[in-house]
Amino acid sequence: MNWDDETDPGTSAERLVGAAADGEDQAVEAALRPKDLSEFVGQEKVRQQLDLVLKAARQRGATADHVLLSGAPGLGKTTLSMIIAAEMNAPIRITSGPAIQHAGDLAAILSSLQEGEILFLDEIHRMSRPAEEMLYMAMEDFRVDVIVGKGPGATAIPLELPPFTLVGATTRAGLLPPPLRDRFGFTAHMEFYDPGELQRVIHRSAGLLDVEIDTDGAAEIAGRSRGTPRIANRLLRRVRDYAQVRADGRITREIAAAALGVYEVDARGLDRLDRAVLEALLKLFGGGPVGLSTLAVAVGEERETVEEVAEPFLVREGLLARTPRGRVATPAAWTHLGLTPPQAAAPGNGQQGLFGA
Ligand SMILES: Nc1ncnc2c1ncn2[C@@H]1O[C@H](COP(=O)(O)OP(=O)(O)OP(=O)(O)O)[C@@H](O)[C@H]1O
Repeated sequence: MNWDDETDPGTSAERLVGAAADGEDQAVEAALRPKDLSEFVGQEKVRQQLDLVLKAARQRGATADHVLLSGAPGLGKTTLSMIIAAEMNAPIRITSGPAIQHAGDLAAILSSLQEGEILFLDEIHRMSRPAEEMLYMAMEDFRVDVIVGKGPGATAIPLELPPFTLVGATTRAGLLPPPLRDRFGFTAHMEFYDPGELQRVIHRSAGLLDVEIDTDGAAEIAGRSRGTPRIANRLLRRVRDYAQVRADGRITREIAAAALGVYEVDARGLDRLDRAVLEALLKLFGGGPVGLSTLAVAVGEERETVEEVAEPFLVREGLLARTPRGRVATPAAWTHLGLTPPQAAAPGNGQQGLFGA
């Protein structure tokens, strides 16, 4: 799945339920990040496997194998990389694929690493080709060839690197060239969190933020958090504001529901845009199939906004399907909006596909 669908910086980052980090998230996330594996909620398999990898490396007194973390934004990839550094008692350097456009940028970072240091490379799939090729050798042999000069007189000067651990993160594991993927000793795929796990994230964050919340209040926020801890933490902060201004500061189910009603995040985590798309599909086009362009005009949004910002979550929730003939609502979409589907059209009446393409 293309998780980048949900990361469009111009749109989803501004939404309360967008998975990409906004400015406020960045400011508070440091305080909410779990510091070691035991504090990291959920992702049991990944945690167990990583625990083994790190313990074994520690016992051998070696640097850990390179680690690739894949999964949607906001699921904890950056957090895990910091935990790896903490568990290995090693410093961490953080950079990202788009920041490394030239092989020289990468050479400068690699040559300044300390022995055992963790290099966290976010969005590793967005690194330039020459940098990527330099990384192959660095990962395998802890060596890079620095090219000095240009044209026929250019020479490659080999540079030895201290052993380090690369932690690569990507929302698009499928885009990584196989030679790069193969150089990671351990690959972990991060899944969306279930509501119980999100409740634990919310209780933990509430404790750190010194907010009183009961079990039902946490469950209400968890159900609207789209399987993503970053969104859970953001909704918690908005509910905290509401509880403080409109009530006694304590978060209950009623307070959480009322607060998120103000922000138009519904019981299943859909926001105004998601619901507008579904409503148009159901009310104007009888549930489809309808073409993407037509649907976009109906909700007054760009095609790309509907396709890249609203649809991925609706598809994931089983509310909308993308078919060759156009977008189609599922029975769950009718139920979610409290509407009754029209009678099935009689076969052969020529109505099918009226709104397609
Ligand atoms: N398993 C978890 N337990 C508790 N909190 C978590 C967990 N995973 C993520 N979080 C919280 O969610 C926030 C976002 O996590 P993080 O920045 O690690 O996500 P990410 O996958 O790196 O996102 P991006 O791809 O956008 O960089 C952090 O503040 C962290 O506190």
